[in-house]
Amino acid sequence: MNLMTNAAPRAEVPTPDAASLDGVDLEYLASRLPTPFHAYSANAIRQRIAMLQAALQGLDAQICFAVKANSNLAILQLMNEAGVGADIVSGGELWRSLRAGIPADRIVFSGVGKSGDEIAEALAAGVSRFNVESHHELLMLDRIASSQRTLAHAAVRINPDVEAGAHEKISTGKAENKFGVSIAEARSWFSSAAGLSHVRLDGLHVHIGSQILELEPFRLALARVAEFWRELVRDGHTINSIDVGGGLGVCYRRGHDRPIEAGAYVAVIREALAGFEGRIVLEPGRYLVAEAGVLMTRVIRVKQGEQRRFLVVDAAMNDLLRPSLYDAWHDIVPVSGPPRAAVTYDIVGPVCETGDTFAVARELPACKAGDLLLVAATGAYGASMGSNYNSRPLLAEVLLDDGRYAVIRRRQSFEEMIAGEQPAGNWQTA
Ligand SMILES: Cc1ncc(COP(=O)(O)O)c(C=O)c1O
Ligand SMILES: N[C@@H](CCCC[NH3+])C(=O)O
Repeated sequence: MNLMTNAAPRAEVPTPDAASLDGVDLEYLASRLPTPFHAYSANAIRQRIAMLQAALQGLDAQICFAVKANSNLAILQLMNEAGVGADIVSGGELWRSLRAGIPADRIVFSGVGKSGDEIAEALAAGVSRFNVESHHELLMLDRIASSQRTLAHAAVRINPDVEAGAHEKISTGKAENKFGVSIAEARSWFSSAAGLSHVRLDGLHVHIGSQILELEPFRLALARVAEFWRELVRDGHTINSIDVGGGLGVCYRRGHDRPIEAGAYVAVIREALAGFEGRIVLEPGRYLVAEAGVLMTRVIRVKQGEQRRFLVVDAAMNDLLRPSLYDAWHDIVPVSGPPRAAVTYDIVGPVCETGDTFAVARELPACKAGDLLLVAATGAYGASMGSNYNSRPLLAEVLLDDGRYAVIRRRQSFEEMIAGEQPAGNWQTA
């Protein structure tokens, strides 16, 4: 079974069947590591990077991986080896990116809620650019840069009021969203930019949402940004960078989702930004890693309810939140076993929430306790959104590469899970 492609196969990703990934037999892997665990194909990630880099040839472009999609150090190292930088949204992501060896001049800092401490740390580390989302933040950046006697490079994040993304919770470019500022407000920042002593406001940024499967929203948003860039240049401003954000969607449901090809996406960027001679920054997250990852889980038991038949598996919403949070679809397949009749199941985890459901009324070959299942396309926003809910330890993560595997995060122990907690013995008078 082909897990990485849509009905029309796409050349850029490997086409493993459900029995193996990146040359590693998944039954064997699950005999070595207790389920559930996350596994990623290094080659699938490298190929995605290469596809995007090839499409960008001839442009002065820097890919900055959105670290939130998968923040494992080994994945960030892999990005760095391929020349990919980082798009970060917190001090923790800054720390991880630097720890993975990503040079600060390939790091951009996004996010509506950067704290003073985070800005100070990023400036001190030499982060190349701040994607600024409010006037308060701009003034804070100027103040902190001044106190460090350094110059910060800033881009204003435009909210282009464009509808995009697979779910309202992952749409970011509508006027009603918390992200970015209107073009009218951005215009006033540039008019008063001379008042900034330690910030060079010389960039534009836009990010309209995630899991976008159509070109039109990108085209619309970039047209608005490009029009603004031309206006600014006419008014005598210098724009050195345009950050087009992330958002490229992937295939979560074979035969249903039809992702945009990297070439077609970059053609839209080329067209919109024709004549722009500065640096173009891209912040893909999901596109680079989602389809390279799988969540391996075993059936604990089959439970016949009053009205529905449940497949209770050992992974849960704390290991992969997307289905519970966004009603997101992930293909789920048994890894092996003889052909057998299909049965309709609700696939649920052990967490004490009705929402701990991976799939409703899903047809699967009849399963029994102990069967190994694969949840596809979990490389993005899987482990990185993991939690300890129900006191379930964070999962192991494994990197697969040409028939080899390496544990890149071991499963959290119970001791590690409670690290930092202590009995309330040391009361302070307040
Ligand atoms: C500012 C910014 N850049 C990049 C991304 C990455 O998005 P995606 O994983 O959809 O490419 C996000 C998340 O939506 C984001 O908020
Ligand atoms: N976490 C989301 C996407 C949010 C992207 C970050 N702004 C998902 O799993 O689809």
